[in-house]
Formats: sequence, structure tokens, C-alpha cells
Amino acid sequence: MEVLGLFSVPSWLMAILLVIALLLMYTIHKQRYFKRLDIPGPTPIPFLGHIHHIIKKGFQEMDMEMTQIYGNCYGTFFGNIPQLIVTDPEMIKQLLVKQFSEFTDRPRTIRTTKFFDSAITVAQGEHWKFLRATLSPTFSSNKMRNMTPLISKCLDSLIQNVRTLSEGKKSVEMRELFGAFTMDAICCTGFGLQVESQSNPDDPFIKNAKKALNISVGNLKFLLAAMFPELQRFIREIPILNQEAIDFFIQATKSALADRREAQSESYRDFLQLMINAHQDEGTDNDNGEEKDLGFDAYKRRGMTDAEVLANAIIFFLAAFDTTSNLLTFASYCLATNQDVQDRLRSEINKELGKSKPTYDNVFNLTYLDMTVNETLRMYSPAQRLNRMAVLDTTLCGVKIPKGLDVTVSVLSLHYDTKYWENPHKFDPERFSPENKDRIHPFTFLPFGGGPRNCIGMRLALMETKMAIAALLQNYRILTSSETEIPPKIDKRRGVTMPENGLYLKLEAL
Ligand code: HEM
Repeated sequence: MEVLGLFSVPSWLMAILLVIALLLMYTIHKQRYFKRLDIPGPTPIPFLGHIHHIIKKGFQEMDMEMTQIYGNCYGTFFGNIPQLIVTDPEMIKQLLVKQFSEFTDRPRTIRTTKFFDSAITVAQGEHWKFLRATLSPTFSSNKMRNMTPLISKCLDSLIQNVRTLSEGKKSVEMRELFGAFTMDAICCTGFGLQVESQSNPDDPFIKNAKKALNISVGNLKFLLAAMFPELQRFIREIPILNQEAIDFFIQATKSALADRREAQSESYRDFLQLMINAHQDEGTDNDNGEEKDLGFDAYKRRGMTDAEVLANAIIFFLAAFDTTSNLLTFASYCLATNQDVQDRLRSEINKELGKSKPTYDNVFNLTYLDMTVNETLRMYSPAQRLNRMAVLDTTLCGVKIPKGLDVTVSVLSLHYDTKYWENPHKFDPERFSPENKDRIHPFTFLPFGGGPRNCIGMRLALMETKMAIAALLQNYRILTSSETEIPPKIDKRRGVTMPENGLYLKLEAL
């Protein structure tokens, strides 16, 4: 092909150049989104947006740096997908609470397989409302209280496990230790399953939970979906989560369900039983898993379908595992590096509990324990970000928000903002003392999110965490050792805050 009669270019090369030009126009158009809305933000790279920053720095460092430069509300791109990042407490209150009806859903930035459309974390509109109303009673304080003996049994194994693991060793890897404890607790409180996570390092529940949660932003499907969001419809059945691991949990849940139905006992009070009770055989599961939004009453009449029971069981395993085990890991690190806090906490535990075992009621009465856990959650919030999607065109504190926009709250930027926290890098449980607590600026501390769609498992997570810390301090002193990384390097590839190289601490029997 002749170009301006000056030189000739082969047609195949022209075709390639044309495709490149069209793709560039596509990404430039997509990435002008915030310019059109007059919202500031860093310049994106074609196709990648700011993914390279996430990979290089992780969410925490990137969000904190950008907030310093662009303020409390700015636009970034996950590939070509726009994300409005907010760290303004008033805006966050509007987003999560006051304007909840306009931001009920989470964005499906990267769509999971259809199987997960029935999961409470992903479900939208009336479907989500139905699932939330059905599943919420599992987490009432009474239900938690009744679960005390189950957690207590897991704690006996935890203490036994510390004994075995610390024998002849300088230190214990705390993520492994608490990962096994958390999995035991999920299995027995959620499903009535007795597993051997704590006595068996190769336990399949642990191995599969780790496999399932090993997701990084560098994943090929993530990149494709981020660069070409329109492709999501065609590539959505490519799993993000490890399918083999998900199949393992599906089988475990199916066999627990079959056992329950055979036993026909209503005596169980766990998550699985609640879903069974809400289940109706005439449920309208259809082959491709798609269903029109029915409206709350219609969902209630049809009850939970098999697909919903399974998807929510898997979510229970996955949402509870990394979050709770990492919170416990960082809490033990904070106690090891702040011996004065540990001494004071142990005194409180000894005074209030003596030699009695920790229970739901006695640990929730421990003020200093609550302060210590909250401060750990501030510094090492397992969830680094949370998000909502505008379900209609609206405004948020004067900022124009088009329907479908992902509005992301950067939790860790808020938790380290010097406007709200003095000396934020210092571990100081006093910030949460009864005298100081009221001075905390509302919507600047959000480890469990906020509003009607906050973490449904918060009470369970806090119960497990507080009971485990109390039991550990009754029996052990937690110390650093030459193997402890201080401060621990945070794994930048993950959305959940976790130590990159594990966390090794010494546990000295009292
Ligand atoms: C320390 C432990 C935990 C932390 C820090 C944590 C944190 C969070 C956060 C930040 C959210 C998003 C809230 C929002 O968007 O406003 C969330 C949602 C959720 N969490 Fe947790 N979580 C923890 C433990 C658990 C446990 C034990 C469960 C047990 C089932 C659980 C189940 C869920 C579910 C199902 C949702 C989605 C709720 C909905 O969409 O209605 N989490 N969690």
C-alpha cells in the first residue's frame, strides 16, 4: 500500500497499525472518564491504568501516597475501569449509610464465575437483601454465646499445638498457627465439622483455603478483564479462584448437608443448619444460574436454593479464614513488640478470668483487650479497601457520580491519616480507651466496613480473636526472637493485609 505516494507499506503492517491505533483510541477514551467529570487523579498508563502502582507498591502504600497528593477524593484506573477513591469521612458516611439505597451493591469489577452470583458478598439489589436477612440471625449475640463450647474446644487444640510447635524451636510461625485454629473454628461453628487442621499440617481444609485465596492482581484474567471490561461477559467462566480448591469446599459442604438431612436433627444451630432451614426443595434453580431479580417477598417465598446454600457456604470458609487468622497474627506481633501492653492485658485477664476458660461473655467484658484488638485492627486492618457501586446517577457531597461507578474507600489511608490519628505508626491501645473512644472521628475507623452492608461475621471474628488472645496469654508469654522480622514486610500482592515472609515469634510457657 502506497502512503502519500512516498513509500509503500505492506497491507499486513497497515492492518496491525490500524488495530493498535483503534486500541489506543479505546483506552484513551476510557481513561478520560474522570477528566470528563472534572475529578483529579494521577495520569493513567494506557490499558494498565494504575495496575503497575498496585503491583509495585500494594494498595496501602499506593493509596496513602495518592491521598497525600490528590486529596480525599480522586480518580484512578484499574486497567481501563475507573475507581473513585475516597478518604473523606463525611463522604464515606453518605456512601455507606445515608445514601445506602443509591449504593447498595458492590461493583463487579472482575466478575467471578456464575456460581458466586448467589453469594452474599456478590449478590445485588433485592437478592442481596434476601440473603442478608436470611443469614444475619446466624451471627446474633445469642448464637455466638451458644458457640462458646465449640470455640473452647478449638482453643484447647491451639494451646496443645503451641506446645508441639514450640518444642525445640526458636520460634513459631504465627500465621500457620492461627490459620489452623481459624479453620478449625470455621468448620465447627459453621458446619459442625470436626477437622484436624491444628494437629495435621497437611490438612486438606487449610491447603485448599490457601490455594483458593492465593489471588494476585497479576493474574491473567484480572489483567484481561481490567483492560477490556466489555470482555467480562465472555471470559467470566474463567475462574479467578482456584477451581480445584473451590470444588473441595463444595464437596465438603455437600457431604455435610447430606449427613444433616439423613440425621434429620434440628438440634444444630450453625450457619449450615440455618441455610437448610431456609431451604425449599421447590426453589427455582435454573440451569444457567441466571434469574431475574425477583423482589424481596418472592425470594422469601421461594427460600434458599441449592446454589445459594453452596455459594454462601464457600464464602463463609473464605471470608473468615485469611481475615481472622491475620488479625490474630498481627495482634500477637503487637503484643510481642509491646511488652508493657502485654503485661497489662495479662493482668486484666488474670483479674477478670483467673483460671476460668475464656467465653463469649467474659472476653467481651475485658476493656483493655477490646482496646488492644481495635488498635491492631487500626494498624493492620485485614481489609485494605472496601467498595460500593452507584446503582443510579447521583451525587456524593457535591461530586457527580454516574451509575455504575466503583466508589472505593481506602481503609488503611484513613487509619493512618495524621488528621485523625496522632503519631499513627505508634501502636497505642489508649486511643480506644473509654475516655478517648468518643473523640475518634466517626467513619475514620472501618476495619469491618460500615452501614447495612458491613461485615456480617464481625461478632464471630471478634469472639474468636478475643478468646484466642485470652487463652494464649493465660498460658504463654509472647516474645520476639532473632527470627522475627521487625517491622513485618506486608505482602503487596494481596488485598488482605498479611506478612510477606510469615511471622515468627517465641512462645514461652508461663
Ligand atoms: C477479622 C476478621 C474480619 C474482618 C476484618 C472482616 C472485614 C470485612 C469487611 C471490611 C467487609 C466489607 C464490609 C463493607 O463493604 O462495608 C466484610 C464483608 C463480609 N464479611 Fe467479613 N471480616 C472478617 C471476618 C469475617 C467472618 C468470620 C465472616 C464469617 C462468615 C465474614 C463474612 C463476611 C461477609 C459474608 C461479608 C459480606 C457482607 C455483605 O455483603 O452483606 N467476615 N468483612
